Amino acid sequence: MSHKSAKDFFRPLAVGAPLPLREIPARPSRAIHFFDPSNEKMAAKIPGMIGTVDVLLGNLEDAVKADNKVAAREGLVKIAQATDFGPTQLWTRINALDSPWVLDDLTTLVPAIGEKLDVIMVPKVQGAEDIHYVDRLLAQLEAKAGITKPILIHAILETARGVANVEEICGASPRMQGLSLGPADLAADRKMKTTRVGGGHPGYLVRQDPPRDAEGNSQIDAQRAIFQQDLWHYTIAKMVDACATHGIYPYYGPFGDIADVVACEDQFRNAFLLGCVGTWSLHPKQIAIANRVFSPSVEDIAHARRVVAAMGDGTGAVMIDGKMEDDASLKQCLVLVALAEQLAEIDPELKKTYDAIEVTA
Ligand SMILES: CC(=O)SCCNC(=O)CCNC(=O)[C@H](O)C(C)(C)COP(=O)(O)OP(=O)(O)OC[C@H]1O[C@@H](n2cnc3c(N)ncnc32)[C@H](O)[C@@H]1OP(=O)(O)O
Ligand SMILES: O=CC(=O)O
Ligand SMILES: [Mg+2]
Repeated sequence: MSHKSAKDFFRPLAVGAPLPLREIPARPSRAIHFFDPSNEKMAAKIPGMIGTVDVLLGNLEDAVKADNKVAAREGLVKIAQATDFGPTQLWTRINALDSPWVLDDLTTLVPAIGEKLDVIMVPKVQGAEDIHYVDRLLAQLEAKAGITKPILIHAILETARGVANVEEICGASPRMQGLSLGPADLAADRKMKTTRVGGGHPGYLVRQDPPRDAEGNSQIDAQRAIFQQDLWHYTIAKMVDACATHGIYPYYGPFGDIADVVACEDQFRNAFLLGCVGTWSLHPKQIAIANRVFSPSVEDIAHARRVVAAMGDGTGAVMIDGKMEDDASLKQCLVLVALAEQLAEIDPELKKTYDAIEVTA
């Protein structure tokens, strides 16, 4: 945890910096869409994507060639200055804190586009000390540039130490907006033996018990069902608990098999069901998947509204379609109803869909 006392926690870290937020706004962020601002073809598509995606993220770290680091930083400044992002948030991913580029990333971006930047994603965070460093530096830069709203910090959970320290990372600063899983770097750092960027692995499985013959001997060579397991379940669950504890937001990360839209959707949905609010999109085709998966389904909202209507003041127990509903299941339903309301505010199509749902008795 931070060394600061409770009273100091919400004081600015530099004279003239904006006041830290007491609550992190629940802004829809189903897809955080990555683009390389040094790639002219990609960058040219960004203005046309506004309104179709919740977050556009100018990536400066991995996936940007070393020779293009300066062009990416300058490209992001140019795009941000020239563009009205409307309802779409603008985030960036800066280079790692031990890299030769990160200081220039921060000292360039904050004065140039600090008012437009909603969130800075910090990669390879190891512990609270990394967040404290960025926190103070941002406060100094915000004060110098006269920025009026605090820029929030999002950490990528992609080192073994970061996972071990996940609680202190979430609570390190009032700027903490959320965490994303970084399965590629995390796999490397933990010395896991998968070379995939996110997703499952056919070797990580549980096999059905062998049948037995009449004498009770195991038939280990018999045909047996196998059940592929999720390599990321433990980390995502740990991340979700840490984020919920600290009032910030958990996200899945990259799914590198761009062509496998089916497995991508499965991975996203597992994260949604476990409590994540969004995911990364690396390619335009992943945006629609994320928007679909991270928006509650019509069936879920229809059911949730029925429970809300039936539960009256929220106490007691009722039966709906043969199932018991009570205060706890009402709270589960309210999670979905609240999310649907937030999404309807920024997504007119979704609003029409949710408005058309009839609540049956
Ligand atoms: C482990 C991590 O750190 S993950 C995060 C870092 N990685 C990234 O940010 C990767 C971002 N994505 C990309 O670089 C690219 O999408 C790649 C390399 C995966 C695939 O690129 P391509 O082979 O060019 O994809 P493809 O040919 O299908 O692209 C189709 C069109 O979409 C454009 N496009 C591709 N990705 C993006 C994107 N992320 N944003 C906007 N436009 C894009 C292409 O420029 C192309 O445009 P065109 O039709 O005018 O030619
Ligand atoms: O940055 C993301 C990762 O998976 O590594
Ligand atoms: Mg990474």
